[in-house]
Amino acid sequence: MREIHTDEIRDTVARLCMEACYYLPEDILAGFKKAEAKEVSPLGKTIINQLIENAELAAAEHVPYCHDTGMTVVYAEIGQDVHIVGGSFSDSINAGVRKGYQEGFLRMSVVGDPLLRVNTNDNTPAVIHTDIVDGDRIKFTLLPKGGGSENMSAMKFLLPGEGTEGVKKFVIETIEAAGGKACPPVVVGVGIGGTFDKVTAIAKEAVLREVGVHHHEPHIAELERDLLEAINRTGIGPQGLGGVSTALWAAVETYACHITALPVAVNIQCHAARKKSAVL
Ligand SMILES: O=C(O)C[C@H](O)C(=O)O
Repeated sequence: MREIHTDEIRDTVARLCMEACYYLPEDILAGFKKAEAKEVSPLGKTIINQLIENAELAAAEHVPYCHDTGMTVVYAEIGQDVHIVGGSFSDSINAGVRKGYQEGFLRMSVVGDPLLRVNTNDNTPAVIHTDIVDGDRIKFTLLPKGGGSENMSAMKFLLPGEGTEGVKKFVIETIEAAGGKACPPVVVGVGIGGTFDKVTAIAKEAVLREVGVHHHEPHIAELERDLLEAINRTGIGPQGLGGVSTALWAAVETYACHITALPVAVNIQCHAARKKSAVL
């Protein structure tokens, strides 16, 4: 057993909140550069160059890349040989979010009750996903999820017979309905299979996959290629103003499902595709 103190968890989460919001990941920056080179619309090229400049300024000045610093989604892969000491695990994550958002001057974007809509003023609570894994470490991955692109995400139960073509149709319909509202160029995470809850969870996990890395199953990798091509053929383009760079990447995650079902979820991630990990 290895002891990990909740103070260490709080401080790590606080650091990840700030770093995720200030520094856009390398794979996303590389995706911008690749998209800019391919973009045929002059306005689209200008927009992507502005996004690159914005990312460079945010990193240099340690300020958020986007005013929407998101609702904090935290993935914790907890080694089964870890003993957490000092208090409650989820309280320490929320304490980290509070500290990170207050000390980092990040916008507080969370209301405590979805209908009464009073801001909690510290960006808590986080959405916390835990997984028990081998080992004596905890890996945290933090995803500050922006509201605009999350609002344009969607889930549907297809008939099993609709198959791959049905999946493609639903993904494209979702992307077309989102248009410029999801702040393209986006990263598209697609979940296929599982249950009502599982399919949306794996769609969000797909958003975290490194841009440029395909699924290990060849038929799913082929679907990812087809989806990216079809999404970029919609003409939506950077910020919805036309062009061929609607998505930087499309990643698909799958799970087993019931014989009667073909659930599909599309989680859209705006160009502020922030993610940051740390291991304790
Ligand atoms: O939350 C916001 O400030 C805006 C939102 O992220 C958006 O995409 O429009």
